[in-house]
Amino acid sequence: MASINYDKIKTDAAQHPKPQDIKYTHGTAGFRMKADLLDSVVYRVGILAGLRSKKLDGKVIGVMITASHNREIDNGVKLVDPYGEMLHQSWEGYAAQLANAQTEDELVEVIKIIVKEFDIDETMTSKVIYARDTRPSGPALVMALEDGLRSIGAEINDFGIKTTPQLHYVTCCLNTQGTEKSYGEPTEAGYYKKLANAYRRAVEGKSRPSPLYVDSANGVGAIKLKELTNYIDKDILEVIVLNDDIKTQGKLNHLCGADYVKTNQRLPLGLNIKAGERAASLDGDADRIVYYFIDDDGTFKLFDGDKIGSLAGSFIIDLVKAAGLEGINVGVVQTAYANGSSTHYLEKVMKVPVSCVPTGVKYLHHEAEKFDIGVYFEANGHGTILFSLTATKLIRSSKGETPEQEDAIERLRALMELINQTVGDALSDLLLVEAILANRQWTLKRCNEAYKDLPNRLVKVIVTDRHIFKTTNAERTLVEPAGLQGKIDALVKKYKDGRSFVRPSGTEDVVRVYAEAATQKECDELAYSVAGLVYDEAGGTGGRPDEFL
Ligand SMILES: CC(=O)N[C@H]1[C@@H](OP(=O)(O)O)O[C@H](CO)[C@@H](O)[C@@H]1O
Ligand SMILES: [Mg+2]
Repeated sequence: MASINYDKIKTDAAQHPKPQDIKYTHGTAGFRMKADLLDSVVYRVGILAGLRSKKLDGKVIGVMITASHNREIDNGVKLVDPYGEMLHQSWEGYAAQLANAQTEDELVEVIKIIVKEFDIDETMTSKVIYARDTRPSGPALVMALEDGLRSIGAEINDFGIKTTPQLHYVTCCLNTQGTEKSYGEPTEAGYYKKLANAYRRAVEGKSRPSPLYVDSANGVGAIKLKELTNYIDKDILEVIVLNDDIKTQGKLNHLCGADYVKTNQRLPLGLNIKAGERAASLDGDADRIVYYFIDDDGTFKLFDGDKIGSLAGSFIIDLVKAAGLEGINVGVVQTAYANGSSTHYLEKVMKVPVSCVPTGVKYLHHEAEKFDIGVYFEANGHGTILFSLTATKLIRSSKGETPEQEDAIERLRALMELINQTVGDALSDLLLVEAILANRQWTLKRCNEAYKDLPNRLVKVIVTDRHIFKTTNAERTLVEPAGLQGKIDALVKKYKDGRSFVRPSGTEDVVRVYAEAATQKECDELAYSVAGLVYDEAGGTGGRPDEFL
C-alpha cells in the first residue's frame, strides 16, 4: 500500500469545509449535534477510522452514524474499536483536534501529528465498516464518511441501515474470525441466528411468557426487531412491535422511546397497555431498553436499567451456584444515576460487589471486564453482561454432576450466546429479560418487588458554558465551579435518604442535576433547589424555569 496522500486529503477536505466559529467536542458517545453541522466532522472521522485501523495492523474499525435518543434533526458519529469497544480514550483528544482543524492545511498537520504520536505505518492497509440509523440526514453523512475513507485509502464496507449493537457485533466478528475468541458469523443474518438459537436453548422446557408489547421509537429497532422475531418460533416468544413508522418525518423518538419513558416515567404515545400487561421501549438506535407495566391499581411502573441489571445479576448468580461453579465471581457495575435502592439491594441483599464509574459505556465496559462475569447497566437501560475468557472456557467445558447442575450449566452457555457482549443491545437484552421471566415463571410485577426505587428526578439546566463543570469521585462530586459542591451538600443534608449530584452532559449542551429522596415531593424539592442553585451561580441562561427553586 502507498503512503498517505496528503495532497489528495487537502483537495478532498475542501469539499467538506469546517464551519467557522464551531467548536466540536467528542463526548460520551462520540460527536453528536444538529445534523447540518456534521458534514466536516463525519468526513474527518472517516480519516480517523482509517488511521486507527492502520495503527491496529489493519484490524477492522466500525463507524456508526446515529444520534440515538436525540431529536430526529440531530445526528452523530462514533467509532467502534475492533472487539466492539468504544474508541480508545487515548484517541479521543485527537478526534476532537481533527474535527476542529479550521483549514485543510491544519487538518493535514493534525493527521501528521497523529501518525507521529502513534508511530503509524502509513503503508499499512486499513479496513472500515460503517452503518447508520434511519435518520433522514444519514445518507448524506454516509457520503461524507466515504469521502474521508477514500482520502485515507481505506477498504470500505457499507453495512447499511443497522442498529448500533449490530455494527458492534459485526465489527467484533470480523476481527475474531478463526480465533479462540471467534464471536460469530459476521453478517446480519448471523446475528439473528445466534440470538434466536441461544434464546431457544435458554428457555428450553419452559412455558412462554405472556405477549410483550414493544415501542420501537419509530426507529431502526422496529425493522430489526421484526426481523429477529422471524427467526424465533411464536411458541416460545410473542412480540408485538408498535411505533414502527420509520417513514414519516418527525416521529423518531417523538413522545416515545426508551429515553422519553425513562425521563417522564409514563407510557409512550401509541401504546396502551392494560393492568397486568408489560411492554418495553427501545431508543433510536436500539442499544437501550426499558420495561414497564401497569399495576393492578392502574399506575405506571417503570422497570429501568437498574432493575434489569439487578434481575440479570441475581439470575446469573443463582445459575452459577446451581451449576456448582461458585469459583466464578460475579460483579455489577453502575453509574451515579443508579437508584440508591438498587445499589443497596445488590450489595446488602444479593451480597454482590458493586462498582460505580463515570457515565458512558466505555467506563462501564472496562470496569465489568475486571470480573469473571461483569453485569453493567445504566439506569437509562443501556447495558450488557461480560464473560471473561476464563469463565467462558470453564462454562463451555464444565460437566454437571447432577441433571440439575447440567441444566444450569447449559442455561449459562445459552445466556453467554444470547447476550451481545460487545455492547448494550436492546434486542439482545429484550431476549435476556424474556428468558429470565420464562425461567423464573415470574411476572414483571413479581420481579419488580425485589426492591422499591427511591423517588428520583433528573433535571436539565442550560448554562452558558457547561465545560466549566469539573467532577471527581465517579462524577458524584463537583470540583469546579469552586464552592458549589458545599452548597449542594448543605441542601442534600435537609432530606431523608437525600442524594444529589451535578455533571455536564456529554451528549447535550446542558448540565444534568440528579436527585433522590424518601418521597417524591422531597425529591422534587431537592432536585429543583439544586437546579436553581446551579442556574443562579454557574451561568444559567435562556430564562430561569418556573419550577426551579
Ligand atoms: C443521564 C443519562 O441518561 N446520560 C446518558 C447520556 O449521557 P450524558 O453524558 O448524560 O448526556 O447519553 C449517553 C449515551 O447514550 C448515556 O451513556 C448516558 O447514560
Ligand atoms: Mg442509543
